[in-house]
Amino acid sequence: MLTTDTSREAEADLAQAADGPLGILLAEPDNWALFLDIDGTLIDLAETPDGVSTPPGLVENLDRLSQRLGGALALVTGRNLPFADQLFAPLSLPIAGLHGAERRRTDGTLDLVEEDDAFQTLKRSLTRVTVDWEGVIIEDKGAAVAAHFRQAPQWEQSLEAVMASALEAAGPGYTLQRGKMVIEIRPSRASKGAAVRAFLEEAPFAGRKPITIGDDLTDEAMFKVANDLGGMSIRVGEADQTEAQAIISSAVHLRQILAQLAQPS
Ligand SMILES: O=P(O)(O)OC[C@H]1O[C@H](O[C@H]2O[C@H](CO)[C@@H](O)[C@H](O)[C@H]2O)[C@H](O)[C@@H](O)[C@@H]1O
Repeated sequence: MLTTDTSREAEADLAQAADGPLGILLAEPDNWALFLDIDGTLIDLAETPDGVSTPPGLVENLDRLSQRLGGALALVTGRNLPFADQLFAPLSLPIAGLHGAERRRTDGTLDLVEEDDAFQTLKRSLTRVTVDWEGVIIEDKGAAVAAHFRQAPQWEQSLEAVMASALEAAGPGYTLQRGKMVIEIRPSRASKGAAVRAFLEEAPFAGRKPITIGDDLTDEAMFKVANDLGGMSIRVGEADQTEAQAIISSAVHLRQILAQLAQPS
């Protein structure tokens, strides 16, 4: 029995989802493809990049939902592929990592980005410069790097300056990506929107309309693609500005909706 305020919000979300955005997944499972962000969308945010965990039941529900959609469910994340994979093991879904720069297709083939020596040097130098900035975390993601200040907001401006000059050193193959309490340098060759478009050219995604769900700035690129292609875009949590057509109030509510959608019919 749901009795708390939070639970009432969840009930409202569930009713809305069944009637609207996500209810159509059940009604027309062959017509839709689902693209899901990870941090802040499928899993709750944590104080540190490594401090996240996968809530009980999520992996099983994603597996069931993927089967229901004929495999047309992909993760689209800023994480690198190995980190994302260990979060959802033993499930191995089609996935785009590093904000769209890397991809594993449904057939298992990989499209990865090689990091060069200069980028490795740049990451080492970022770590060295910030070593005494208490609370700042430099997350090495291979061909991308994130500077986190969730535990040290006083360092935000200094990090902006350091990341801006690191970006200049990295060269035109890289771009700056802002996110929740984080500044990243990522390969510029693809965005999450481009990754969604690439999946939609391949089986089993081809011929379906995209539903994209995310919570952060990087997800706006896939919202735009979904809108342009006659699909649906859903933002988790409120935002001052978003291209998303609908809002789901939190990751916990989204998980409840996904659990409902994954129920055997
Ligand atoms: O595209 P996503 O799957 O949402 O990944 C975006 C970034 O998520 C992670 O950072 C965010 O989550 C951390 C853990 O909850 C949190 O501490 C941090 O403040 C958030 O920005 C991840 O560490 C990044 O690499 C991802 O790009």
